[in-house]
Amino acid sequence: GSVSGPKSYPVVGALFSFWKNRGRLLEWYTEMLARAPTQTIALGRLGGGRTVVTANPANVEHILRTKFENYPKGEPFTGILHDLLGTGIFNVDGDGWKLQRRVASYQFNTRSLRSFIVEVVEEVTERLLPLLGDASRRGGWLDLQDVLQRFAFDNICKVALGIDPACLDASLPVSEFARAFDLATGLCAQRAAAPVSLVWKVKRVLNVGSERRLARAAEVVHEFALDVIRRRRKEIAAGSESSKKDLLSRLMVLANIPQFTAAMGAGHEAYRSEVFLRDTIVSFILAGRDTTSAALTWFFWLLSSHPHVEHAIRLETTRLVIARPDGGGGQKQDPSVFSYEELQRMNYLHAAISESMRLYPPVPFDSKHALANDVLPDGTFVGKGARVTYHPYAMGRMKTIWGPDCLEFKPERWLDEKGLYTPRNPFKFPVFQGGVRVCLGKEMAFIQMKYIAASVVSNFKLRPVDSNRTPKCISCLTARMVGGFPVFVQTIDDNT
Ligand code: HEM
Repeated sequence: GSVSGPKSYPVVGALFSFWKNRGRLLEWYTEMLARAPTQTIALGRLGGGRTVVTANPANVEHILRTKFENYPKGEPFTGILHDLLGTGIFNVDGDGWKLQRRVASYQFNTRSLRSFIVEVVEEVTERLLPLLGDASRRGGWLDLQDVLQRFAFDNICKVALGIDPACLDASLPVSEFARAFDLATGLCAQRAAAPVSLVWKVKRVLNVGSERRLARAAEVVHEFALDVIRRRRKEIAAGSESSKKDLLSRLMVLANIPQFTAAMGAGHEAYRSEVFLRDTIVSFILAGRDTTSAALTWFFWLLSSHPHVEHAIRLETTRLVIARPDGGGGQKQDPSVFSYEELQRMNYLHAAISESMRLYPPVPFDSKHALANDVLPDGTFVGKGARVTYHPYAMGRMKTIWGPDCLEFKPERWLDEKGLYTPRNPFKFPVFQGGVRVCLGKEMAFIQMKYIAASVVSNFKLRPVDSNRTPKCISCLTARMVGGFPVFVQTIDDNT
């Protein structure tokens, strides 16, 4: 079971080591990749498969851009999420993906969507801040990871569906939809973590245990999405919802524009189908839910041990608020409401969030499967069918990429001498992937993350309940803080 390549581990040895390190897999890969001559290793897998894992930017560019066509996600990946995502954009290769990518690209990064995103995040933040205020008055703690997950779910459902599941409202029971979505993604993550897929595949055929629960949860999610689609279709036909700005309404309205359907060519009939819309939307919700909440959880944890960074963010935000044209008070001086232009000017905050995602990328690693034999730029041989994994978590911790201070949290490394944010080569920092299939929601994610970070930091201080604990990061498709992130909340006034 061993493979040729710069650093290769036989299957038995790798399995033993895997088992020993099962509680710290991200670190285990990081250590192996740092030691390997070209930051690339090859592992044998049970059942004869092979995995090449790389933290080498030239290899990453090769997989994600130069030879993109040879490295689709592949069935071993899409099979894991298929029962939930169907053939939604996140989970499909080839022509099916191309069509959805073109459709979705019409939607993302338009000016009108951008202002809708700011509108939504403002509304949801308005509900989050009282929750923190309440915790500070009670003097008790709350699990910030859980709160941020609920925040992100409300937020992405409003953006994608125009529906508010109100998960942040503790007085309401969690909606069946939210519960089913959570359960379904958790069970898919369990599938992904299984060393051999045969076990869940057999359970699926027999429809027992976790597979039975997954099937039921996916059905609830699908029925909910279809119900929203059918109602929206009627509303649009009746002309009553033409002003809706969410992604679903935009997609449905596009279908009525002749220039658009002509540009879509033969695919446009499929595009009109309910299942196509359902799958597209469920993919958006999955992509936008746990990613931003994971990023923010680790960001706030890093801030709690780097008060000078927290202070610098507060200063940047305060300066922007003071500089507003109307110095007369009221809404204009509200340090929890920001415009898109103000968010754009928050260079330091942008740097701090990027730096936090360098150390704790929301998607710690991601895999493709080779269609044909190939050789990576560093000389590693990749056989047909092999899994090739790029590892943003390890890459953020490579001296070869970031220098000897790679383990330190230093937002300044992202700023030029004028204090302006400078983006990095995406193949050295593939946190949003990069190349042909780069994340579509990157700009949306930054708007949301900067908004909530600026609002929370200018109103509150968050302190870990256990300040001696270094939390453990595990990957359940997205990064999770083991045990949540219990924090005490203080208002800024309490501290001054
Ligand atoms: C910090 C937040 C985020 C991070 C780190 C992130 C990261 C990623 C990564 C690594 C991928 C590639 C996954 C793969 O191909 O296996 C991806 C794809 C994608 N992301 Fe994001 N994402 C974030 C937020 C969002 C948001 C808010 C949305 C909004 C809906 C979004 C929409 C998408 C979509 C639609 C894709 C699929 C693109 C395609 O396959 O063509 N993402 N993202």
